Formats: sequence, structure tokens, C-alpha cells
Amino acid sequence: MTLKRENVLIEALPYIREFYGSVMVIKVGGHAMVNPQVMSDIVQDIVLLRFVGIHPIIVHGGGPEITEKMERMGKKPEFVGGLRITDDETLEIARMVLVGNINTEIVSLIGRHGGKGIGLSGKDGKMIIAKKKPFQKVMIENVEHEVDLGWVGDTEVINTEILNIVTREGYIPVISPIAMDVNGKALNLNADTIAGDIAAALRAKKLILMTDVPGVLKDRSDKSSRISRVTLDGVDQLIREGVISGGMIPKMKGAATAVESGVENVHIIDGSVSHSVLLELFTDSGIGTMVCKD
Ligand SMILES: Nc1ncnc2c1ncn2[C@@H]1O[C@H](COP(=O)(O)OP(=O)(O)O)[C@@H](O)[C@H]1O
Ligand SMILES: CC(=O)N[C@@H](CCC(=O)OP(=O)(O)O)C(=O)O
Repeated sequence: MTLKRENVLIEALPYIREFYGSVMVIKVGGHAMVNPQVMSDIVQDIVLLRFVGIHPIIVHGGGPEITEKMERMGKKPEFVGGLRITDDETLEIARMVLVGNINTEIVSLIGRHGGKGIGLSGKDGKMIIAKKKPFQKVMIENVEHEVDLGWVGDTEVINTEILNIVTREGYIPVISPIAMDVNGKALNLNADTIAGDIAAALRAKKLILMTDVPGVLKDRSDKSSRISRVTLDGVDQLIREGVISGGMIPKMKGAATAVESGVENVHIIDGSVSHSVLLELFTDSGIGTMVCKD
């Protein structure tokens, strides 16, 4: 059923009032960004949020773009638990793609839609201090191996000062998932992980993870098998039972980090659906998968 125009507005008003002045972390995945029109529409929606008094913070990915560049350079991308094995050259490619290309593109799009974007990586203002990940245990043909992921980090500290300053002044921060260790060495982090950590540190009102699937699916090959609600225990179970794999693992772990820290609303939604962020925020019908405490 199509709602009449005035009904759409009336339905949105209580949400606009509730969300006024609140911080929302919105992660835009590399998959949702592959189509420039989709990306432009997502940014337009996020700029609109700023104009109705919400403080959006964008965290972006770019996994597919990094993979494409690696393959063009003759390098084979490899992942463990959804995390890219990152040697020196891969780190350079990731920085180029994430900080050099995607981040500046999103900042430009924000400007084009009438907002003020400011590009940041986790290194700026020492926002994200991370530590190189320890070797990971991986089963290969039933034998346990220890794998070094290279320049991949775990978040140690989120310094929210710079985010508080720029959001207060009306800017929309756009964050690349490149962090640094205590010595200033760059580290590649998963964007979902960072989004979860930032939402947790800021006690954001909402964390929205935009991807290219309708949410968490019971059966990956069946788009109608969406799970609408997952609890923290459920996240562990989905990983243990192998229902989720690849990039969905850090996504769900990032969601769980935020929920554990008191972020009440964490949603995984399909960014390629037109205006999905507006539908999620301003209508009564929830979309995607919601992750909650219990
Ligand atoms: N159970 C699942 N339900 C939905 N997607 C899943 C599931 N398990 C694995 N995935 C994969 O996770 C992907 C989303 O994560 P990711 O590739 O990191 O996307 P993004 O770049 O948007 O962050 C989906 O495109 C899908 O291939
Ligand atoms: C360590 C690690 O895996 N980093 C990610 C960073 C980009 C990312 O997270 O992009 P998506 O959100 O599009 O997946 C990578 O190199 O692909």
C-alpha cells in the first residue's frame, strides 16, 4: 500500500523529534558503493539527516575496490575470518583506495548535496589507536595452522575528541578504516569493526551497517530467508554454525560490540535499496536485521 504524502510526513515526525541532536554511526560497505548512483543517493539521505538535526558519522569500507586493484596488480587477495591478509604492498593499496579515492569521493558527494563533509582516517587526531593482531589459528585440511594477517590491527583506543569537535560544528565526518599503532605505523582495520567501536565509544543512538544483502540470511542463496532479529548469543551461534561467513563475520562482531556497550539500535540493511536509511529511521516498518542484547 502506498501511503499518501502527508501520511508519510506525519509518520516521520515522531522519529525526527526522537532523533534530534543524537549521534548516528552509518557504515557504508564497499559493496553498496560499487554503483555510483546508489552511493550518491545514500549520501544524499545522510546529508538530509544532518538537516533534521541528527549528527551522522560515516564510516566507509571499500573491500571490493581494494580487491579489484590488487588483482589488477597481479596480487591474490586472501582473507581469514573476513579480514584481508595485508602485506606492505597491500597496505599501500588499501590506503590509496580507502583514504585517497573513496574517502575524498564521499566528501565531494556530501558537498554536492549541500552538506559539509570532512575526511578523516583513524590516524587523524590519533582517533583510532590499534595493535597488530596476533597470529590467528586457522584449520587447513583438519590441521591447525597459525597465520600472520600482516598489517591488520585490533582497536585499542578510540579517541572521540575530534569527532565531537567536528560534529558540533556541523560537519559530517567521513572515516576510513586505516588506524595506527602507538608508534604511528599504519594498520588496516575492517570498516565494520571500526564502525562498531566508534558507535560504542560515542554511545551512539544508532549504528547502521549498510551492505548489499537484505540483512543476515539463514540461507545465503535465498534472499527471502532474512533473520529480522538476532541477540548477542545468537551472533555467536551464527558464527559457530557457519550460517554467516566472510565479511558478515566482522559485521556481526562490530554490531555486537556496539550492543554490548549500550548502543540500543543496531541494524544491518541493504544499501542498494533506494532510501533504505530513511525507511529504517523514519518509518514504522523496520527493514534488515536488528541486533539486540536479548
Ligand atoms: N548469512 C549471511 N547472510 C547474508 N550475507 C552473508 C551471510 N554470510 C556471508 N554473507 C556475505 O557477507 C557479505 C556482506 O559483507 P561484506 O562483503 O563485508 O560487505 P560490505 O562490503 O557491504 O561490508 C554479503 O554480500 C554476503 O556475501
Ligand atoms: C582488515 C580488513 O579486512 N580491512 C578491510 C578494509 C575495508 C573494508 O572493511 O571494506 P568493506 O566494508 O567493504 O568490507 C579490507 O582490506 O578489505
